[in-house]
Amino acid sequence: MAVLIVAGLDTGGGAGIKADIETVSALGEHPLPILTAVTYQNPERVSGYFPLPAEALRDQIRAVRGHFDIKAVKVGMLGSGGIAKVVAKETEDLTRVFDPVMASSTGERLIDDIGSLKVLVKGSIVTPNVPEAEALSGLKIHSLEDMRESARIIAQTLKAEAVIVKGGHLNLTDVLYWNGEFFEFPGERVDGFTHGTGCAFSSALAAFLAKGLELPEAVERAKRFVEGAIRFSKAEAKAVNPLWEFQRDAHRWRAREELERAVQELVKFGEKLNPHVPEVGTNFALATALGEVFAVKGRIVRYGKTVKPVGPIELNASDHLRRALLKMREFYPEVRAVLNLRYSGKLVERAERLGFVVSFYDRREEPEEVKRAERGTMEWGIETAVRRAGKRPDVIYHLGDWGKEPMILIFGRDAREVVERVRVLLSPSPR
Ligand SMILES: Cc1ncc(COP(=O)(O)OP(=O)(O)O)c(N)n1
Ligand SMILES: Cc1ncsc1CCOP(=O)(O)O
Repeated sequence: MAVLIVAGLDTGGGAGIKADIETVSALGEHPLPILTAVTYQNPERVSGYFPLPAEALRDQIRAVRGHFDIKAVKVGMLGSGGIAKVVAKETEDLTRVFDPVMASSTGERLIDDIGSLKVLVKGSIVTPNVPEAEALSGLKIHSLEDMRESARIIAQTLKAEAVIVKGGHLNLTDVLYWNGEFFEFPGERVDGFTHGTGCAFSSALAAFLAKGLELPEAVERAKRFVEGAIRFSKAEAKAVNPLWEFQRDAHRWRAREELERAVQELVKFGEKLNPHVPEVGTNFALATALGEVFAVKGRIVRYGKTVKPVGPIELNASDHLRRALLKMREFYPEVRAVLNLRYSGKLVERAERLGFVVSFYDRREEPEEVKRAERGTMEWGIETAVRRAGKRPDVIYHLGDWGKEPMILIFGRDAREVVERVRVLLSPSPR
């Protein structure tokens, strides 16, 4: 089903028409992209924008209106009051979701005449964030009650079809006012980049409406879609990732395969590896590009004279190595794999002789507040070792503490690199 997208270009590739096209495509509908303006933008700032002539908007919309069966329209950045008027007129008979973009999240204005947005509010399902709702309703918003009141004012005074005030800036709850009724959509705190969330939310809502969902159900689905887009956001663009679902599944598939093969290779080291498996067992963890971590369920244990993985490769099958890897990736995102071995001075010496970057942490130096917290030792240790090395460490060890076995962690940019590192570490030194 076709969804008309009226929006501006973000040259940083995080928000705007590109995020809308990805969202509508990811949700299985056909995007019809109508460009309003070109912005000169990167994740840090918008240095300017060039709105197209209003007639260019009219002609773009007319080119597709007669040809496609348009089920919904999403309107984002307009750029000029002239464009706002033309878009309002050319789309007035369509189910229209309007994200009243006034400024970028970095603070720069994206429309010459804020008052002109009101022509598009009329008849639209409007999706303002808190500052936009304040500007449209003239009400300061501090609470859920204010959000409701602001939604009601926008619907009644500006004749919106429905209003969704998004609480991302306030309390994570979105409030929908529709047909004289209020609906609430609580959200969960999700870590990740949020640039482009308004664009992804409004285009997801348009796509779900195009599928024929009722408004409250479409809002719920759009909200969950955006939570995923933040959770799997794109570090490079510092923005949401509307393609998260496809990418997540593809990355999961590849990572599982990669780790399965690497574990098979590792197990071939059998008798040589056996004495280096710690009492708690060895695990082998691999992160996907989106930061999910696979490992061996039940770890790899000593088995007679050789070694054996206890269970299959699974997502989140590791706790310690997962946290070590994610911490390392905050400094060096190219590091994707890690494995632990029993500490031995000889192995550390050999790693140094082989030219690996070796660093360490001393659990006795762990600050009291980190010790007291239920979790955090691993994160503190990796950060300490990374800072001590001053460059990307290949190997990090610690000498243990009361009840904690000393350990060596071997990192790599992929699972094969870790296996290769283990292989050379376990090979007899050439004379
Ligand atoms: C071209 C363009 N369109 C829209 C925006 C606004 O996006 P952003 O600043 O990320 O705000 P939210 O999408 O999070 O509401 C933009 N910056 N550029
Ligand atoms: C106990 C322990 N400490 C550092 S690595 C390790 C073993 C692997 O643990 P996990 O399977 O939780 O990653």
